[in-house]
Amino acid sequence: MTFDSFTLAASTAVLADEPHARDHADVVEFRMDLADDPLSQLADYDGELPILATNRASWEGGEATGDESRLDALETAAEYDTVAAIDLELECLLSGEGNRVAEHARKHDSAVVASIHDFEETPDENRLRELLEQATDYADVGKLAVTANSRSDVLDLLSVTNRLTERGRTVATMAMGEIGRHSRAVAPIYGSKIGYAPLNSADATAPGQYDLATLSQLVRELQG
Ligand SMILES: O=C1C[C@@](O)(C(=O)O)C[C@@H](O)[C@@H]1O
Repeated sequence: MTFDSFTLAASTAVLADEPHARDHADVVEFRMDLADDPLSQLADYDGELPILATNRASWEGGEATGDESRLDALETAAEYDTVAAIDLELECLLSGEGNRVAEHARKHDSAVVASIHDFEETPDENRLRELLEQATDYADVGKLAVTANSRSDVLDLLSVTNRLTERGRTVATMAMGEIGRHSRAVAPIYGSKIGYAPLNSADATAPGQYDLATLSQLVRELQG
């Protein structure tokens, strides 16, 4: 996967739900950390949409514990032809721990998304830029999900998204929570290359997500 145009990911812990996502999504984000028996689900998968595999660490807002085994599982996931991309926290690329997984994924033709989450706030614009530059230095896509506490936080995020996109970096950005919710629909206009949405709002994987059909429609209408 190249992520050179906007890609809508249906986030789920149940790969058997993929047929319900086909009409709206380009890819399934498989949240392995939230799933029952994720490696068996991957082995049994015969859906049409490619998979973006995420095994989110508990220290980054997910439910996966045990860093070695978490990364091992992600490495195994990358071996499946159906897995077109994997997600790794920027933190574990910076520490070096995740490098073996990124290399293994690339060997198996999987793209790498480097993620950063801030569940408290939106850092200032310089820091946003620095984080996304680091993430895009290490990975095919740099993804930054922050928490907006004001409208101007959202403007900062959109501005950095626009600037880095103009400079040829591949970024995905979104502001979590209520205040920044509209960023999920608007950020693609400024260059954000991945949006995430659950099939049903009740299964949201982050604060403020729209359900898949809604985000798909909003993005489509805004992009004209
Ligand atoms: O990192 C992301 C982005 C996300 O946190 C969001 O805000 O939509 C949702 C997660 O499932 C995904 O792994």
